[in-house]
Amino acid sequence: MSFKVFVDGQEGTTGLRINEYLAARNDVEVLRIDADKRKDAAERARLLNAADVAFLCLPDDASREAAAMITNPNTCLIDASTAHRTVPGWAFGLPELAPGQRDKIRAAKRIANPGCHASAFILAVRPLVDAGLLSADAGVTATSITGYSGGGKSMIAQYEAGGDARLMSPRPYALGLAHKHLPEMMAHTGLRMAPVFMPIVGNFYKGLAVTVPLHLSQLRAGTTPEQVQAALVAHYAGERFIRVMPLRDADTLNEGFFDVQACNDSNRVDLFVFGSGTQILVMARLDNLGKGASGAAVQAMNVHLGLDEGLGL
Ligand SMILES: NC(=O)C1=CN([C@@H]2O[C@H](COP(=O)(O)OP(=O)(O)OC[C@H]3O[C@@H](n4cnc5c(N)ncnc54)[C@H](OP(=O)(O)O)[C@@H]3O)[C@@H](O)[C@H]2O)C=CC1
Ligand SMILES: CC(=O)N[C@@H](CCC(=O)OP(=O)(O)O)C(=O)O
Repeated sequence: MSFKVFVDGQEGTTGLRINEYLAARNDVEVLRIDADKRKDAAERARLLNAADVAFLCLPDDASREAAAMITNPNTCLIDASTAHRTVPGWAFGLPELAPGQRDKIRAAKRIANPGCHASAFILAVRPLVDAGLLSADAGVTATSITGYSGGGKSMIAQYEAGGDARLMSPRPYALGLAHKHLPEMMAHTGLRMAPVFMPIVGNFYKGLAVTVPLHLSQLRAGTTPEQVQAALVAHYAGERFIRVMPLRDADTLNEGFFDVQACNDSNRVDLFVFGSGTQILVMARLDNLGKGASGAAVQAMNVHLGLDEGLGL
């Protein structure tokens, strides 16, 4: 059995990466749009409706447009954009989120995949909320260090053009404290207050790590770093793409430094708890184009179609 797949936005950063994943597979037939018709609404609509699964690798507005073009009840959309991540009727494409999430992805014809920062944040925080260690009313903060491919073609071009000394050093952004991932971070962790979130983009292509610093006093009374790490281990037991590292994992550090690129070219997420005295850092690392986008989209397709979840990843 071969499934028909269309990638709307096939020439973009996430679309190209999805096509690389799919190229090695013989169980999917990729429907290609002619280069000169990439933005032709009628041709996109035809291919979207001809597909069993269509990936939307588009800016938010174009994703909303694509969703409105579907008339075939068989087509399953997997949207990589921010457009539908907290919209009712769309399943959140993160199978490891909680028990039952895979069933939702299997049953849904509309799947919204998480943002790259949001994936890491949610995977780090959700188990602590579910285990009752972190109150849904807690006020948390997070930083994210990301490679520039997270900004898509235009940011890649900016960095790769060279000649701008300002791009050589890491650049904090979203300082208006309204990053577009905040709504999904809240909706899918259960946190009632938006985290104070500062992403930082650096002069490297890909790789991302979100850090959530916590005072143990912010957690349930008496919580230890060991219990935080154990909650992550328990939540992700049996998850093939999630690796919970030992508490204060010294092996992970290279002479004391953390490598944000160590999950690159994989669909893996590594989770860490570092702790000393009354403070801990919970960290999640992933490839923003792997589990942060294209790998996650292919994984969601595998789950939806009832295939081996790791196929092609
Ligand atoms: N890069 C990343 O790490 C991640 C990205 N995402 C999200 O995935 C989506 C795609 O991102 P990314 O691939 O990085 O972005 P890119 O800018 O690299 O690619 C977007 C593609 O969409 C095309 N496009 C724009 N408008 C239309 C339209 N109306 N019809 C058809 N095609 C159109 C663009 O065409 P053209 O080539 O002409 O510009 C481009 O090829 C975005 O919503 C992004 O936020 C999600 C997680 C991580
Ligand atoms: C470096 C950089 O700019 N990264 C992007 C996140 C990429 C991503 O996850 O985008 P979507 O939410 O649109 O899917 C940002 O912070 O806006």
